[in-house]
Amino acid sequence: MMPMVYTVYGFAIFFMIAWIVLWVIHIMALSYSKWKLHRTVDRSPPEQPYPGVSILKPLTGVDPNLLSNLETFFTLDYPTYEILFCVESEKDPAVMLVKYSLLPKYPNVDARLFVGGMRVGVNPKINNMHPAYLAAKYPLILVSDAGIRMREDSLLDMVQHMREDVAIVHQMPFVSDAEGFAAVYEKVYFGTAQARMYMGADFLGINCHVGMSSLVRRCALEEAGGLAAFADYLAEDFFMAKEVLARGWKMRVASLPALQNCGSRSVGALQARLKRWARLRIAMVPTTALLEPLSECLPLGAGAAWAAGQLFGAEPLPFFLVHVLVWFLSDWLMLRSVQNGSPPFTKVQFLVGWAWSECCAPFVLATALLNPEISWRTRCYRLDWGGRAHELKPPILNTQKL
Ligand SMILES: CCCCCCCC/C=C\CCCCCCCC(=O)N[C@@H](CO[C@@H]1OC[C@@H](O)[C@H](O)[C@H]1O)[C@H](O)/C=C/CCCCCCCCCCCCC
Ligand SMILES: O=c1ccn([C@@H]2O[C@H](COP(=O)(O)OP(=O)(O)O)[C@@H](O)[C@H]2O)c(=O)[nH]1
Repeated sequence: MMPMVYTVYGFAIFFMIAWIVLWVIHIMALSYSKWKLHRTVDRSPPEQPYPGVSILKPLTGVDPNLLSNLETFFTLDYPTYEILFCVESEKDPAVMLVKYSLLPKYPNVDARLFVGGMRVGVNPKINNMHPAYLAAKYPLILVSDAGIRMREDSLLDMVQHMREDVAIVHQMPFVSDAEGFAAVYEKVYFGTAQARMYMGADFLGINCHVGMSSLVRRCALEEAGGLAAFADYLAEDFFMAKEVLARGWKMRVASLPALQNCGSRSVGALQARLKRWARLRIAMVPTTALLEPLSECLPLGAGAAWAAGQLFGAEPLPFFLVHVLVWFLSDWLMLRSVQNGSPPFTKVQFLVGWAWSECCAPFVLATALLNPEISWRTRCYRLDWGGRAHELKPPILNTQKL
């Protein structure tokens, strides 16, 4: 009987500790985001001229927002930069868009197109960017995914965080304003659950480098083996930061969050993306499979409510409901901080988006755990523990009758 009692108390204490830790993370992440994000960018002339930046833009296909997103790179308020567009296939419609719409429209901006990529490993984004990386002429490299939109001062903000001892400045993933439920879900997810863990991790010095908009010091990347050294991982961002930090460099989060603005938003596409990312995180750092459910409102609340009943004789249901209510209010404050004001939807829409996001989160994680394969754009992969990826060949259709 005694071992049973100890086991129950052991679990209850575990949930209570996780619950307290999460509330500390809430407070820490909220305070840190208020201090860190949306600072005014210093536009006074610098003592030393700003270094040149080579912007790598890996493109795959065209969506309705691509042209206007890419145009924001031509109007950056930054003295010296080049834009290197990368497209893997010459049949990709992005080639036409860059060649015939963008380059002729901005003849005074230093921009080039690289078609064909270079196979240096499994990661298709690295393969796509590699020729441009080799041709880049400036000491700072900005890797910027296709769906990213820039404010005029975004690059200046990032460069201002690149102090002498810093090798990576990354933008926290967030999204631009858009219409529809998928956009609300996206904004709520990136502005609450992900922002909390991202800000918390950065505050604690945990590697949380997300490579969708990341400025890298080229010499530090070269020290770590160059871009090609990370081509066997799909989460090249995480491993790049790990190697660069291991060499004594520092990493900083920029003050302006990354504005993802993909033109084909849908609930299914966001969930597929979150599943893919969760699989990557689980393969890279397997403890996340245990820690992440504990960082979510509903599973943690259920565990903590049960634990409070066991340890203190509290009523589990009221405990759970108060937990959810306070978490919801704290998430509203977090979203306002990341958005730098009110989000572009009503509080009722926030409630619906938040409830949907929190209810789906455990299922997204569970399906990521149960399905070992990853599909990314046109290809499928399997991951080893540790994060190395293998591409799965598309099934060969057997037309021969047996
Ligand atoms: C008691 C409870 C504790 C809870 C602990 C939770 C653990 C999570 C801690 C930090 C995580 C923050 C990370 C947020 C980013 C998530 C997004 C993501 O997964 N992105 C991956 C994929 O990105 C794309 O990949 C393809 C690339 O080409 C694109 O450009 C990318 O955008 C990305 O690879 C992930 C990077 C960071 C992963 C961090 C994992 C750290 C886990 C540490 C766990 C330690 C727990 C410490 C507890 C405080
Ligand atoms: O086969 C691929 C898949 C992706 N990408 C590029 O990698 C970046 C990130 O892709 P995606 O948005 O699909 O990744 P996510 O942010 O969802 O992880 C984008 O610029 C894509 O154009 C690429 O060049 N080739």
